[in-house]
Amino acid sequence: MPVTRQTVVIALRGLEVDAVHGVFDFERQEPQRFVADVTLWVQADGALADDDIAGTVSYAEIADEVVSILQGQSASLLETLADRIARAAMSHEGVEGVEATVHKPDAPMPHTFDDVSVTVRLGAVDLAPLALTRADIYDAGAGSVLTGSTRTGGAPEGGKHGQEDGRRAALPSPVVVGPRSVVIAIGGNLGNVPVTLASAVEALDYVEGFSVTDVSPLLRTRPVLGKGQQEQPDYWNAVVLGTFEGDVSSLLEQTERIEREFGRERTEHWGARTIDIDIVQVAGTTSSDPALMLPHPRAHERAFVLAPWVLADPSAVLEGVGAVAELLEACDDREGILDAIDDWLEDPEGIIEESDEVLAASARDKTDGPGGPEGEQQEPGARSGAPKAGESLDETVVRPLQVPLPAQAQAAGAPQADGSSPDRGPVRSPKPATIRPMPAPPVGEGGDQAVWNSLWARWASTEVGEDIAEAMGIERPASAQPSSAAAASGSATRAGASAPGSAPVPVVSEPPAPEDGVSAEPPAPPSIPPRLPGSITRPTLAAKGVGQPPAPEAEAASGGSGHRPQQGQPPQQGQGGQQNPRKGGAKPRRSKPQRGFTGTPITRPDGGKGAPARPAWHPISSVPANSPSGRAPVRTKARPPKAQAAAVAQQGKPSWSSLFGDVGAEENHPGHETSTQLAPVPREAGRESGMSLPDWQFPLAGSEQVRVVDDRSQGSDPERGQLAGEADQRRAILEPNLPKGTPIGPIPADEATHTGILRRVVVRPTMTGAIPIVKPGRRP
Ligand SMILES: Nc1ncnc2c1ncn2[C@@H]1O[C@H](COP(=O)(O)OP(=O)(O)OP(=O)(O)O)[C@@H](O)[C@H]1O
Ligand SMILES: Nc1nc2c(c(=O)[nH]1)N=C(CO)CN2
Repeated sequence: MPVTRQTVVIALRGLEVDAVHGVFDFERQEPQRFVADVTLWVQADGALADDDIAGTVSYAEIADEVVSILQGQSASLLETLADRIARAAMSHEGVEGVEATVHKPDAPMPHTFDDVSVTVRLGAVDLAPLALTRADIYDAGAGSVLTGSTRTGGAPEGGKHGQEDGRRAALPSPVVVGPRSVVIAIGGNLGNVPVTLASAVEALDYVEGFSVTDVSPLLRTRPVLGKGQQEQPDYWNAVVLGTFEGDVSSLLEQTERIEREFGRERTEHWGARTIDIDIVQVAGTTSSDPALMLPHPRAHERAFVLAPWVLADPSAVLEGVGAVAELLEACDDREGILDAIDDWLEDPEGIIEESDEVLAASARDKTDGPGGPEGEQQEPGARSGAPKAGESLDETVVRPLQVPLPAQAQAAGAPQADGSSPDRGPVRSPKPATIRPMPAPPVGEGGDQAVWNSLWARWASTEVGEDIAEAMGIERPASAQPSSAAAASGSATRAGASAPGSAPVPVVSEPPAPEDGVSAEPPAPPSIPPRLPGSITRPTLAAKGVGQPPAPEAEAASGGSGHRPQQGQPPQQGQGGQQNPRKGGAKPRRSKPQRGFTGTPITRPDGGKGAPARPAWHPISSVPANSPSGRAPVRTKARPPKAQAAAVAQQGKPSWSSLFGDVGAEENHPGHETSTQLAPVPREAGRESGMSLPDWQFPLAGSEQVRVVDDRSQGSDPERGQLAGEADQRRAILEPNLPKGTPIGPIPADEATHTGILRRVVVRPTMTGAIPIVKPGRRP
C-alpha cells in the first residue's frame, strides 16, 4: 500500500510568559502576560518507525525557543513576535510549515475583551488549526500523527456545512491569469459517484472563466489509503480539461463550492467523499501557496489522476515534472485501476451497477473457465464479485476483465466475430515490444492488465489511438491499425500531438506575474442548501433504450442483424460475436458500441474520418436539441440511415421540442426525425402543455432552446416512477407536469444554483447554453 507522505503535526498550546512588548513605553517597563501557540508540520516519512526523537522535532526544544524569544528583545508588535517564533521553528529540520500565534490577553485597551492574538503562518501549512476542532486534528488521521495538545478552535469559515471547511487552508492569494489550459481531477467514492461527477463536469463548465474542453474516461480505482486507514469503497476518477481565464484562487473557490453542493464533507484526511475536485495544473502557473499548490503536489504520483489524464490527452505533460504517460508508469497505484468507462457522461446512472456486474462476471469467468484463460489458475484466496470496499492493492486478488480486444481479437484468440468461442484465453498484451511509452499493463496477470489491454485496444483501433501512437512515438501493431472493422475517425483535438518528452507546454499566453490584490470579484456562492447527488437525476432515456437508435456501428458490429438489446433483455450469446462480460454478465445499459471497452470495434458507416471514436466533451452550447442526454457527442454520432430511423421512431424516439415555442411541427410528432436546426421562436408562442415555466429570463431573441426535464420520472419516490412506458416518459419530458404549488415565475436569486438545477426540475439549454442565470456575471 503506498504511503507517500507522513506528516507529524505537533501542536504546542498556551505557553505562557511574562514579558515586555508593546508600542507603549509603559509596556516596555511592566511585564505582562503573553501566551504562545505553535503548530508545526513536520515531514517524517519513514522516520517514526524508530521511535527516535531524531526522526521528528522535540516540542520541548520548541517550547524553550519560544520562551527565549518572548523573554528576549522587546518588540512593538505581536506580529514581530509571532514571526520570530515561526522562523525559529521553521529552521528545524523536517519542519515544512509553522503556525505561530501570540496572545496578549491583558493588552492595554479600555474595553472588555477576552483576548487579542496575532498568527503568522510560514511554509506548507496544509491544515488550518485555527479553524480546526480537536476532532478535526485528530481525525487528520492516516499519515498524520498528532502530538502535544491543542485547543478547540473557532468555527470554521463557511460553517454552514459543519466541518466541511475545517481542513481548509487559508484563502489562496489572488493569481490572475490570461486564458490558459487547466487540468482538473475529479473523483469520489460515496454515493452514485458517476452521476455526481457528470453533474460536476456540467457545473464546472458554468464556472466563471472556465470552459470544459474535454473529459477523460471514467476510471474505477481502488482507494489509495494512508497507513492504518479504514477501508473505503472504490473510487471513480476522471480528469477534466479546460481553459481558464481569471483569478485562479476564485477557480479554487468555485471548485470548493461545487464540492459543497455535492455533499462533500471533510472529516478525515483522505476520507471517503462524495466528490473531490483538485486543480492539477494551470498551464504556465506555479504556486507554493498551501491553499492552492500548483501543480498539485501529489498529482505526479497518482495513477488515479494520471491515467485518466493521459487517456484524455496522450501527450499531456505535468509541467516541471514530466510526461504524464511516463509518470504513470512509476505510480504505485497503477494496478488499482479496475474498470474504465469511456462515454460515461452520456448515461452515468447505471455505471456502478454495471461495473459491479462486469467485475463479478469477470471473476466468475475466471473461476469457471477451463483452468481460466490460457490455463490460468484461480489465485489462491481469490474472491469473485465486485471489489470489496477498501481492498488494498496488495491484499486484493486481481480480477481479470476478459474484455475482448477488437484489434487483437484474432491474434489473441478472443471470441470471433461470428460468435464462436475462443479457444484460447484472453489477450495478454496487445502491445508489441516496441511500445514503450504507452502506459504499459502491469507485469503479471490480472484484471488490471486486462483493463490496460482493453484501454489500449480501445484506442488503438481508432484514429484517436493513431494519434496516441503518434504522440507517443510508438509503432502500432498491425492488428491495431484502423481497418474496416475498426474504422478510423479523426480527432481534431489530438491532431499534431507531439511526443511526450517534447510536448509543448500548453501555455496559451505568457504567464503573467501574479498580481497581488488584483482579483476578480468571486461570484457569490449559492445560498441553497447542498443537495445530495441522489437528488440530482436525469431521465436516463438511454438506459431505457429510448431514443437510442441502433447506431450503425452497432449494426455493423453485430453482423448487421439489426438486433438491439433492450434493457432487461440480455443480448443473446454470440451476438456481436463476443463473450464480453459487459454483454453477457451485465445488463446492457445501452447498445451503443462506443461505450468503452466493450470490445466492439468502432466503426463509422462511411468508414470516414473526421470524428473521434471516443465521444468528446461538448459544451452544452453544441449539443443538438434532440439529444436525450443533452450532451450527445455531436461529432461521433452518425445519423442512422433512413430505414433505421423509421424503426427507431417506432420505438419511441423522443422528439424534443421547445416548450417556449413551436419549433417546427415535426418536433412534436414522435416518429419524425428531429432537427437540430431549430428555429428561434418567441417565448410566448406554442406552449403546448399550457403550463407556465419558470422564467429564467432566457434571451429568446437568439436561438436558445430550452427543454425541461421533470426528474420525477426517475427514482423510487412514490411521486416518481409513475411513468410506465417510453411514451409516458417522453411525455414527462416534453410536458413536465409540474406539481401543484411549484413556484412559477422568476427564480429568486437565492434559489438558483449555478448548475442549472432548481429543485427537481432540470432545465437544460439545448442549443446555445447561454442561459445567463447559471453563469454569474455573464448576463447579457
Ligand atoms: N491544487 C490544489 N487543488 C485543490 N486544492 C488544493 C490545491 N492546492 C492546495 N489545495 C488545498 O488543499 C486543501 C485540502 O484539500 P482536500 O481536503 O480536498 O484534500 P484531499 O483531496 O483530501 O487530499 P489531496 O490534496 O491529497 O488530494 C484545500 O482546502 C485547498 O485549499
Ligand atoms: N483511488 C483513489 N484513491 C484516493 C483518491 C482518489 O481520488 N482515488 N483520493 C484521495 C484523496 O484525494 C485518496 N485516495
